[in-house]
Amino acid sequence: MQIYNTLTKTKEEFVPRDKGQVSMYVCGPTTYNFIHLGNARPLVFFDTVRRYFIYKGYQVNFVQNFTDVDDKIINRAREEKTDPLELAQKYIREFFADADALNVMRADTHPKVSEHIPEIIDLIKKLEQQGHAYAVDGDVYFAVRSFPAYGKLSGRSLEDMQAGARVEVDPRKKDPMDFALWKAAKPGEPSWDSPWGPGRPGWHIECSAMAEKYLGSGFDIHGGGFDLIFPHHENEIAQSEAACGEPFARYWMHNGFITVNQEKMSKSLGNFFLVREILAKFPPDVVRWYLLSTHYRSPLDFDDEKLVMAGKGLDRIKTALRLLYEAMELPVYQEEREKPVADGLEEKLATLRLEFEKAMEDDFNTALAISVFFELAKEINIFVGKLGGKVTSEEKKLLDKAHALVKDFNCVLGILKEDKMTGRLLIDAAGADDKLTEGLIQLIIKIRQEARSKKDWATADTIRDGLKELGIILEDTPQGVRWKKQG
Ligand SMILES: Nc1ncnc2c1ncn2[C@@H]1O[C@H](COP(=O)(O)OP(=O)(O)OP(=O)(O)O)[C@@H](O)[C@H]1O
Ligand SMILES: [Zn+2]
Repeated sequence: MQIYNTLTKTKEEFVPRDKGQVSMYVCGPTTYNFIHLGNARPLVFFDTVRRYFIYKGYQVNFVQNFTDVDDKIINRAREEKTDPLELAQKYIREFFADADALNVMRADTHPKVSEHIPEIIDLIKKLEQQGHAYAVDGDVYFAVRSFPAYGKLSGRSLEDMQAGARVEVDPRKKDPMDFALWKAAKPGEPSWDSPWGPGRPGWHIECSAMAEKYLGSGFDIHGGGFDLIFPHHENEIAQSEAACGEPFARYWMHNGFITVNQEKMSKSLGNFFLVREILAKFPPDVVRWYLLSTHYRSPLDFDDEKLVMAGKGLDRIKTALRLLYEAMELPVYQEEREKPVADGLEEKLATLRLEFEKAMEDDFNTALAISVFFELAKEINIFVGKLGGKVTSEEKKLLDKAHALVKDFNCVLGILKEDKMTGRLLIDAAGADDKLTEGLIQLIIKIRQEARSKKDWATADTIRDGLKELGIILEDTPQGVRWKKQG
């Protein structure tokens, strides 16, 4: 398997640290807002990478952190007059709501900065003892000049960085590019005790500490968007390799940007669309299909038209799947056909599996893998069209094989959900979920009405408040109780 490694700027053969196992760390969000479509790209892409390794039989250990202590969170909490950690917790819940909708598997571990302060302090102490870090007035900085390989990931020299970054001259720093490992507490900010006084960690050190804790040094894949190469990942490498003297991660993978009019979609530019806004217009399977339809390192420009096209593409797969399910219900005839209709289908299925794997193993070319999926849909359409309303037992076996292949492709790409009872893919899962939600809320409203009619106000209030916490508002109208989603 070939993976493009940002560190070496070449495609390299993937060799895991431990045979049969893959360890992955993908930087997670700073939780002060809902995620936008740009943030969804690494989520869906690295989830697909993980799924492919699982399909290949690897045991995958996937770690994704939450940055729940950060300037942006503190500022936002101040604006909203709330506690920063509570604000972060709220957006962690919202993150899961969006990620679940996009069928992103939960990580094996989702560590939070606020729960790893001792590990972070230990790492900073180690760096300080080894002369890679120095404290000034309660702040601690990493000394970039103490790590000669600084710049190896982004391919820039300290001089270039300095010129590019236009960093302010800070007389307390030994070099303008030195970055904060620990920040002295300011009034009203969350802080923890440390050998340098009360304070909180800088951004980069958290990933070094948590990756080391959960995956050990020299783990396999470290991922994130292009924008994280510098300074975030460059600094992670400096901290971890300076402290341990060993390579931090073996393969560095970075996804390209979702752009709007060729510009990066970002909160700071204000040109972003929230995942939940998009999911109000397009089903999640279509959004996922759209995100995977372009190679992960290429930019992907966003507009509604592209999602409409993705929906049409996915419909071709769904149509083939519907035909396949109909065919799987056909009566099985015992006798042979006079003229066989399978036409080398078994060999074709085997070839398509190989082509799909080849695409995925060429630096996770999901765009090519999707075109193989279309080929499979075409083969299914042709075969089912020739059956003429009946199947022989051999043909039934072929239908099952085609189904197994669809399921495998789908499982890697994570598009359609599966009905655990029947083992079949849910073609209209989005609609099914809506129907289920509607049914459940109507049932809850009925129970609340019954409680009210018995003057059981406590139960009625518990139900209303509980729904409100889930963002569902009940309204009394002349036509009865109606419900709507908040905001
Ligand atoms: N437009 C984009 N396209 C692809 N990936 C993106 C985009 N914007 C952010 N990411 C990625 O999303 C992940 C989460 O990043 P993070 O929470 O730091 O986003 P952010 O920096 O707050 O977003 P923004 O750049 O909008 O301020 C990172 O891996 C980042 O590289
Ligand atoms: Zn990180």
